Amino acid sequence: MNYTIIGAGAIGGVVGVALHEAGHSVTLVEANPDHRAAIARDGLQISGFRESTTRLKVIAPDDLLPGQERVLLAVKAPHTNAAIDLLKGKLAEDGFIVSLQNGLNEYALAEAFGAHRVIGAYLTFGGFIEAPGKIRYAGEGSFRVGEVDGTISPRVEELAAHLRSLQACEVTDNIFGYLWAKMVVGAVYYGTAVLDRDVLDIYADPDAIRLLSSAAREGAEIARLNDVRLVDVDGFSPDAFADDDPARIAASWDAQRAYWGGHTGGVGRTGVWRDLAVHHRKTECSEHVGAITRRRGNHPTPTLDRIAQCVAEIEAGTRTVGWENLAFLTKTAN
Ligand SMILES: NC(=O)C1=CN([C@@H]2O[C@H](COP(=O)(O)OP(=O)(O)OC[C@H]3O[C@@H](n4cnc5c(N)ncnc54)[C@H](OP(=O)(O)O)[C@@H]3O)[C@@H](O)[C@H]2O)C=CC1
Ligand SMILES: CC(C)(CO)C(=O)C(=O)O
Repeated sequence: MNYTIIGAGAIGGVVGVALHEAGHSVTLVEANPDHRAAIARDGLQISGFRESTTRLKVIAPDDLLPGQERVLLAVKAPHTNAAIDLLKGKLAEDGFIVSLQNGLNEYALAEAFGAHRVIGAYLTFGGFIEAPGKIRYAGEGSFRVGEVDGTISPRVEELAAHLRSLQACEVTDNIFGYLWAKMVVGAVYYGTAVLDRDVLDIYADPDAIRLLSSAAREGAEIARLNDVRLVDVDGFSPDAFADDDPARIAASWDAQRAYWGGHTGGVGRTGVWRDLAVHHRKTECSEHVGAITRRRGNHPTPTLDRIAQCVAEIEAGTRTVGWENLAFLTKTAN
Protein backbone atom coordinates (compact mmCIF):
# COMPACT_ATOMS: atom_id res chain seq x y z
CA MET A 1 0.00 0.00 0.00
CA ASN A 2 1.04 3.63 -0.51
CA TYR A 3 1.43 5.71 2.64
CA THR A 4 2.28 9.40 2.69
CA ILE A 5 3.45 10.75 6.03
CA ILE A 6 3.28 14.48 6.61
CA GLY A 7 5.90 15.33 9.24
CA ALA A 8 8.89 12.96 9.51
CA GLY A 9 9.55 13.66 13.19
CA ALA A 10 9.44 11.38 16.22
CA ILE A 11 6.04 9.86 15.45
CA GLY A 12 5.98 10.09 11.63
CA GLY A 13 9.56 8.79 11.46
CA VAL A 14 9.17 5.64 13.55
CA VAL A 15 5.81 4.79 11.95
CA GLY A 16 7.24 5.41 8.47
CA VAL A 17 10.22 3.13 9.05
CA ALA A 18 7.98 0.32 10.37
CA LEU A 19 5.58 0.57 7.40
CA HIS A 20 8.52 0.58 4.98
CA GLU A 21 10.02 -2.49 6.65
CA ALA A 22 6.63 -4.23 6.30
CA GLY A 23 6.81 -3.70 2.53
CA HIS A 24 4.62 -0.63 2.07
CA SER A 25 5.58 2.24 -0.19
CA VAL A 26 6.27 5.18 2.13
CA THR A 27 6.80 8.81 1.20
CA LEU A 28 7.82 11.26 3.91
CA VAL A 29 6.79 14.89 3.46
CA GLU A 30 9.06 17.01 5.62
CA ALA A 31 9.10 20.81 5.88
CA ASN A 32 12.32 21.20 7.87
CA PRO A 33 15.09 21.56 5.21
CA ASP A 34 17.93 20.32 7.46
CA HIS A 35 16.02 17.24 8.63
CA ARG A 36 14.86 16.52 5.06
CA ALA A 37 18.37 16.90 3.61
CA ALA A 38 19.87 14.61 6.27
CA ILE A 39 17.24 11.89 5.64
CA ALA A 40 17.79 12.14 1.88
CA ARG A 41 21.58 11.99 2.27
CA ASP A 42 22.12 9.44 5.07
CA GLY A 43 18.76 7.75 5.60
CA LEU A 44 16.56 8.12 8.66
CA GLN A 45 18.41 7.01 11.79
CA ILE A 46 16.53 5.73 14.81
CA SER A 47 18.17 5.10 18.16
CA GLY A 48 16.95 4.14 21.61
CA PHE A 49 14.28 1.47 21.85
CA ARG A 50 15.22 0.27 18.37
CA GLU A 51 18.26 1.03 16.27
CA SER A 52 18.11 1.34 12.50
CA THR A 53 19.08 3.43 9.51
CA THR A 54 16.53 3.35 6.70
CA ARG A 55 16.57 4.87 3.24
CA LEU A 56 13.15 6.40 2.64
CA LYS A 57 11.73 8.67 -0.04
CA VAL A 58 11.50 12.17 1.41
CA ILE A 59 10.05 15.22 -0.34
CA ALA A 60 9.36 18.88 0.43
CA PRO A 61 5.71 19.89 0.98
CA ASP A 62 5.67 21.79 -2.35
CA ASP A 63 6.45 18.55 -4.19
CA LEU A 64 3.38 16.66 -2.93
CA LEU A 65 1.30 15.42 -5.88
CA PRO A 66 -2.50 15.03 -6.11
CA GLY A 67 -4.17 11.61 -5.72
CA GLN A 68 -2.92 10.82 -2.20
CA GLU A 69 -4.56 7.62 -0.93
CA ARG A 70 -3.46 7.10 2.66
CA VAL A 71 -2.07 10.06 4.50
CA LEU A 72 -0.74 9.96 8.05
CA LEU A 73 -0.51 13.40 9.66
CA ALA A 74 2.30 13.70 12.22
CA VAL A 75 3.00 17.41 12.53
CA LYS A 76 2.56 19.27 15.81
CA ALA A 77 -0.77 21.00 16.35
CA PRO A 78 0.33 24.55 15.34
CA HIS A 79 1.22 23.14 11.89
CA THR A 80 -2.06 21.32 11.31
CA ASN A 81 -3.59 24.17 9.29
CA ALA A 82 -0.54 24.38 7.01
CA ALA A 83 -0.78 20.62 6.46
CA ILE A 84 -4.49 20.94 5.65
CA ASP A 85 -3.76 23.68 3.10
CA LEU A 86 -1.05 21.48 1.61
CA LEU A 87 -3.41 18.53 1.21
CA LYS A 88 -6.41 20.43 -0.14
CA GLY A 89 -7.20 19.09 -3.63
CA LYS A 90 -4.53 16.38 -3.22
CA LEU A 91 -6.36 13.78 -1.12
CA ALA A 92 -7.96 11.17 -3.42
CA GLU A 93 -11.78 11.07 -3.34
CA ASP A 94 -11.66 7.59 -1.78
CA GLY A 95 -8.49 8.40 0.21
CA PHE A 96 -8.24 9.14 3.91
CA ILE A 97 -6.12 11.06 6.38
CA VAL A 98 -5.18 9.73 9.81
CA SER A 99 -4.24 12.20 12.55
CA LEU A 100 -1.35 10.64 14.50
CA GLN A 101 -1.48 13.70 16.76
CA ASN A 102 -2.47 14.61 20.28
CA GLY A 103 -5.43 16.92 20.70
CA LEU A 104 -8.68 17.13 18.76
CA ASN A 105 -7.29 17.86 15.27
CA GLU A 106 -9.85 15.44 13.79
CA TYR A 107 -12.47 18.21 13.89
CA ALA A 108 -10.42 20.54 11.66
CA LEU A 109 -9.58 17.66 9.32
CA ALA A 110 -13.25 16.63 9.08
CA GLU A 111 -14.22 20.19 8.22
CA ALA A 112 -11.59 20.36 5.47
CA PHE A 113 -11.93 16.88 3.95
CA GLY A 114 -15.27 15.49 5.23
CA ALA A 115 -15.57 13.24 8.30
CA HIS A 116 -15.78 10.18 6.01
CA ARG A 117 -12.17 10.78 4.95
CA VAL A 118 -10.75 11.17 8.49
CA ILE A 119 -9.51 8.53 10.93
CA GLY A 120 -8.35 9.34 14.46
CA ALA A 121 -5.45 7.78 16.32
CA TYR A 122 -4.34 7.72 19.94
CA LEU A 123 -0.80 6.79 20.84
CA THR A 124 1.48 6.87 23.84
CA PHE A 125 4.72 5.68 22.26
CA GLY A 126 7.09 8.52 21.51
CA GLY A 127 10.46 10.13 21.20
CA PHE A 128 12.04 13.23 19.74
CA ILE A 129 14.24 14.52 16.93
CA GLU A 130 17.76 14.44 18.34
CA ALA A 131 19.48 16.07 15.36
CA PRO A 132 18.66 16.41 11.64
CA GLY A 133 17.97 12.90 10.30
CA LYS A 134 18.14 11.35 13.79
CA ILE A 135 15.22 10.29 15.96
CA ARG A 136 15.43 8.99 19.50
CA TYR A 137 12.65 6.48 20.04
CA ALA A 138 11.65 6.24 23.72
CA GLY A 139 9.75 2.98 23.44
CA GLU A 140 6.37 1.39 22.97
CA GLY A 141 3.05 2.48 24.45
CA SER A 142 -0.62 2.15 23.59
CA PHE A 143 -1.91 2.58 20.05
CA ARG A 144 -5.55 2.80 18.89
CA VAL A 145 -7.14 3.90 15.62
CA GLY A 146 -10.80 4.66 15.09
CA GLU A 147 -13.28 6.15 12.65
CA VAL A 148 -14.58 9.48 13.96
CA ASP A 149 -18.18 8.14 13.89
CA GLY A 150 -17.13 5.00 15.79
CA THR A 151 -17.81 2.59 12.90
CA ILE A 152 -15.59 -0.49 12.77
CA SER A 153 -14.87 -0.31 9.03
CA PRO A 154 -12.74 -2.65 6.90
CA ARG A 155 -10.36 0.22 6.11
CA VAL A 156 -9.67 0.99 9.78
CA GLU A 157 -9.15 -2.72 10.50
CA GLU A 158 -6.67 -2.86 7.64
CA LEU A 159 -4.92 0.29 8.84
CA ALA A 160 -4.49 -1.18 12.34
CA ALA A 161 -3.08 -4.37 10.82
CA HIS A 162 -0.51 -2.34 8.88
CA LEU A 163 0.41 -0.25 11.93
CA ARG A 164 1.09 -3.43 13.87
CA SER A 165 4.36 -3.48 11.93
CA LEU A 166 5.49 -0.96 14.59
CA GLN A 167 3.77 -2.29 17.71
CA ALA A 168 0.43 -3.58 19.01
CA CYS A 169 -2.42 -1.48 17.61
CA GLU A 170 -6.18 -2.01 18.05
CA VAL A 171 -9.31 -0.51 16.52
CA THR A 172 -11.64 1.42 18.84
CA ASP A 173 -15.25 2.62 18.49
CA ASN A 174 -14.46 5.39 21.00
CA ILE A 175 -11.50 7.31 19.58
CA PHE A 176 -12.61 10.57 21.23
CA GLY A 177 -12.64 8.83 24.63
CA TYR A 178 -8.98 7.99 24.04
CA LEU A 179 -8.07 11.42 22.68
CA TRP A 180 -9.66 13.20 25.64
CA ALA A 181 -8.01 10.83 28.11
CA LYS A 182 -4.64 11.54 26.47
CA MET A 183 -5.34 15.28 26.74
CA VAL A 184 -5.87 14.80 30.48
CA VAL A 185 -2.53 13.00 30.72
CA GLY A 186 -1.12 15.74 28.48
CA ALA A 187 -2.25 18.38 30.99
CA VAL A 188 -0.30 16.48 33.65
CA TYR A 189 2.73 16.42 31.35
CA TYR A 190 2.52 20.18 30.72
CA GLY A 191 2.54 20.59 34.51
CA THR A 192 5.71 18.48 34.82
CA ALA A 193 7.41 20.21 31.89
CA VAL A 194 7.65 23.61 33.60
CA LEU A 195 9.34 22.13 36.70
CA ASP A 196 12.61 21.15 35.01
CA ARG A 197 13.11 17.76 36.69
CA ASP A 198 12.78 14.18 35.51
CA VAL A 199 9.15 13.08 35.52
CA LEU A 200 9.86 10.32 38.06
CA ASP A 201 11.45 12.82 40.48
CA ILE A 202 8.43 15.09 40.13
CA TYR A 203 6.08 12.16 40.82
CA ALA A 204 8.01 11.55 44.08
CA ASP A 205 7.05 14.99 45.43
CA PRO A 206 3.72 15.12 47.34
CA ASP A 207 3.04 18.80 46.50
CA ALA A 208 3.61 18.13 42.81
CA ILE A 209 1.35 15.07 42.91
CA ARG A 210 -1.41 17.14 44.56
CA LEU A 211 -1.09 19.76 41.81
CA LEU A 212 -1.03 17.21 38.98
CA SER A 213 -3.98 15.32 40.50
CA SER A 214 -5.92 18.56 40.50
CA ALA A 215 -5.08 19.08 36.80
CA ALA A 216 -6.23 15.53 36.01
CA ARG A 217 -9.46 16.02 37.96
CA GLU A 218 -10.32 19.26 36.16
CA GLY A 219 -9.58 17.70 32.76
CA ALA A 220 -11.71 14.63 33.50
CA GLU A 221 -14.58 16.79 34.77
CA ILE A 222 -14.62 18.81 31.54
CA ALA A 223 -14.50 15.61 29.47
CA ARG A 224 -17.56 14.32 31.35
CA LEU A 225 -19.28 17.68 30.85
CA ASN A 226 -18.80 17.06 27.11
CA ASP A 227 -20.32 13.54 27.36
CA VAL A 228 -16.99 11.88 26.63
CA ARG A 229 -16.65 8.22 27.62
CA LEU A 230 -13.14 8.37 29.13
CA VAL A 231 -10.78 5.41 29.01
CA ASP A 232 -7.61 4.59 30.94
CA VAL A 233 -4.26 5.62 29.46
CA ASP A 234 -1.62 2.96 30.20
CA GLY A 235 -3.30 2.34 33.57
CA PHE A 236 -3.84 6.04 34.37
CA SER A 237 -7.55 6.56 34.95
CA PRO A 238 -8.84 10.14 34.42
CA ASP A 239 -12.21 8.94 35.78
CA ALA A 240 -10.58 8.08 39.12
CA PHE A 241 -9.77 11.77 39.63
CA ALA A 242 -13.28 12.95 38.69
CA ASP A 243 -14.70 10.30 41.06
CA ASP A 244 -12.18 11.33 43.76
CA ASP A 245 -11.40 7.65 44.34
CA PRO A 246 -8.15 7.45 46.40
CA ALA A 247 -7.33 3.81 45.56
CA ARG A 248 -7.72 4.30 41.79
CA ILE A 249 -5.87 7.63 41.98
CA ALA A 250 -2.93 5.93 43.74
CA ALA A 251 -3.01 3.13 41.15
CA SER A 252 -2.99 5.75 38.37
CA TRP A 253 0.19 7.35 39.72
CA ASP A 254 1.77 3.91 40.12
CA ALA A 255 0.94 3.27 36.46
CA GLN A 256 2.55 6.57 35.42
CA ARG A 257 5.67 5.69 37.45
CA ALA A 258 5.79 2.30 35.73
CA TYR A 259 5.37 3.95 32.31
CA TRP A 260 8.20 6.43 32.85
CA GLY A 261 10.35 3.85 34.63
CA GLY A 262 9.98 1.56 31.61
CA HIS A 263 11.30 4.04 29.06
CA THR A 264 14.34 2.26 27.68
CA GLY A 265 15.31 5.01 25.27
CA GLY A 266 16.89 7.09 28.03
CA VAL A 267 14.06 9.63 27.88
CA GLY A 268 12.98 10.77 31.33
CA ARG A 269 11.24 14.01 30.37
CA THR A 270 8.39 14.98 28.07
CA GLY A 271 8.62 16.44 24.61
CA VAL A 272 7.04 19.55 26.08
CA TRP A 273 9.92 20.02 28.51
CA ARG A 274 12.33 19.62 25.56
CA ASP A 275 10.44 22.28 23.55
CA LEU A 276 10.49 24.73 26.48
CA ALA A 277 13.92 24.12 27.98
CA VAL A 278 16.06 22.98 25.04
CA HIS A 279 14.54 24.38 21.83
CA HIS A 280 12.87 27.43 23.40
CA ARG A 281 9.96 27.03 21.03
CA LYS A 282 6.20 27.09 21.28
CA THR A 283 4.55 23.92 22.57
CA GLU A 284 1.13 22.50 21.72
CA CYS A 285 -0.25 23.66 25.09
CA SER A 286 -2.73 26.18 23.71
CA GLU A 287 -4.13 23.45 21.44
CA HIS A 288 -4.07 20.62 24.04
CA VAL A 289 -4.88 22.21 27.40
CA GLY A 290 -6.80 24.86 25.44
CA ALA A 291 -8.95 22.15 23.80
CA ILE A 292 -10.11 21.22 27.31
CA THR A 293 -10.57 24.70 28.79
CA ARG A 294 -12.36 26.05 25.71
CA ARG A 295 -15.03 23.37 26.33
CA ARG A 296 -15.49 23.99 30.07
CA GLY A 297 -18.68 26.11 29.92
CA ASN A 298 -19.09 27.68 33.37
CA HIS A 299 -17.01 24.99 35.11
CA PRO A 300 -13.86 26.47 36.73
CA THR A 301 -10.44 25.06 35.80
CA PRO A 302 -8.02 27.09 37.97
CA THR A 303 -5.17 24.55 37.87
CA LEU A 304 -5.33 24.06 34.11
CA ASP A 305 -5.47 27.85 33.69
CA ARG A 306 -2.32 28.26 35.81
CA ILE A 307 -0.48 25.53 33.90
CA ALA A 308 -1.46 27.14 30.57
CA GLN A 309 -0.40 30.58 31.86
CA CYS A 310 2.94 29.24 33.12
CA VAL A 311 3.69 27.52 29.80
CA ALA A 312 2.65 30.63 27.83
CA GLU A 313 4.95 32.84 29.93
CA ILE A 314 7.89 30.47 29.39
CA GLU A 315 7.13 30.45 25.66
CA ALA A 316 7.08 34.26 25.70
CA GLY A 317 10.41 34.41 27.54
CA THR A 318 9.01 36.12 30.66
CA ARG A 319 9.45 33.04 32.88
CA THR A 320 11.91 30.14 32.86
CA VAL A 321 11.44 26.44 33.57
CA GLY A 322 12.32 25.60 37.18
CA TRP A 323 11.13 24.02 40.40
CA GLU A 324 10.03 27.45 41.71
CA ASN A 325 7.10 27.31 39.27
CA LEU A 326 5.51 24.73 41.59
CA ALA A 327 4.71 27.48 44.12
CA PHE A 328 3.01 29.53 41.38
CA LEU A 329 1.01 26.52 40.16
CA THR A 330 -0.05 25.29 43.60
CA LYS A 331 -1.61 28.65 44.51
CA THR A 332 -4.89 27.41 43.06
CA ALA A 333 -4.53 23.62 43.27
CA ASN A 334 -6.77 21.84 45.77
N1 LIG B 1 6.90 12.91 20.34
C1 LIG B 1 6.15 12.23 21.20
O1 LIG B 1 6.66 11.60 22.14
C2 LIG B 1 4.68 12.20 21.05
C3 LIG B 1 4.05 13.02 20.13
N2 LIG B 1 2.69 12.94 19.98
C4 LIG B 1 2.01 13.82 19.03
O2 LIG B 1 2.43 13.51 17.71
C5 LIG B 1 2.37 14.68 16.88
C6 LIG B 1 3.71 14.81 16.18
O3 LIG B 1 4.69 15.10 17.16
P1 LIG B 1 6.24 14.79 16.98
O4 LIG B 1 6.44 13.61 16.10
O5 LIG B 1 6.82 14.80 18.33
O6 LIG B 1 6.69 16.11 16.19
P2 LIG B 1 8.15 16.45 15.63
O7 LIG B 1 8.39 17.90 15.89
O8 LIG B 1 9.14 15.45 16.10
O9 LIG B 1 7.99 16.21 14.06
C7 LIG B 1 7.18 16.99 13.23
C8 LIG B 1 7.97 17.30 11.96
O10 LIG B 1 7.07 17.86 11.01
C9 LIG B 1 7.71 19.00 10.41
N3 LIG B 1 6.68 19.86 9.85
C10 LIG B 1 6.11 20.98 10.38
N4 LIG B 1 5.17 21.47 9.54
C11 LIG B 1 5.15 20.65 8.46
C12 LIG B 1 4.39 20.64 7.25
N5 LIG B 1 3.45 21.56 7.00
N6 LIG B 1 4.62 19.66 6.35
C13 LIG B 1 5.56 18.71 6.61
N7 LIG B 1 6.32 18.68 7.72
C14 LIG B 1 6.11 19.62 8.65
C15 LIG B 1 8.48 19.60 11.55
O11 LIG B 1 9.44 20.51 11.12
P3 LIG B 1 9.86 21.74 12.12
O12 LIG B 1 10.50 21.10 13.31
O13 LIG B 1 10.79 22.56 11.33
O14 LIG B 1 8.58 22.42 12.49
C16 LIG B 1 9.07 18.35 12.20
O15 LIG B 1 10.25 17.95 11.54
C17 LIG B 1 2.04 15.84 17.82
O16 LIG B 1 0.67 16.16 17.76
C18 LIG B 1 2.36 15.29 19.21
O17 LIG B 1 1.57 15.87 20.23
C19 LIG B 1 1.95 12.02 20.65
C20 LIG B 1 2.53 11.19 21.57
C21 LIG B 1 3.92 11.25 21.87
C1 LIG C 1 2.70 16.18 26.37
C2 LIG C 1 2.45 15.36 25.12
C3 LIG C 1 0.98 15.01 25.15
C4 LIG C 1 2.68 16.25 23.89
O1 LIG C 1 3.63 15.84 23.00
C5 LIG C 1 3.29 14.14 25.07
O2 LIG C 1 2.82 13.11 24.70
C6 LIG C 1 4.74 14.21 25.43
O3 LIG C 1 5.35 15.26 25.39
O4 LIG C 1 5.30 13.16 25.78
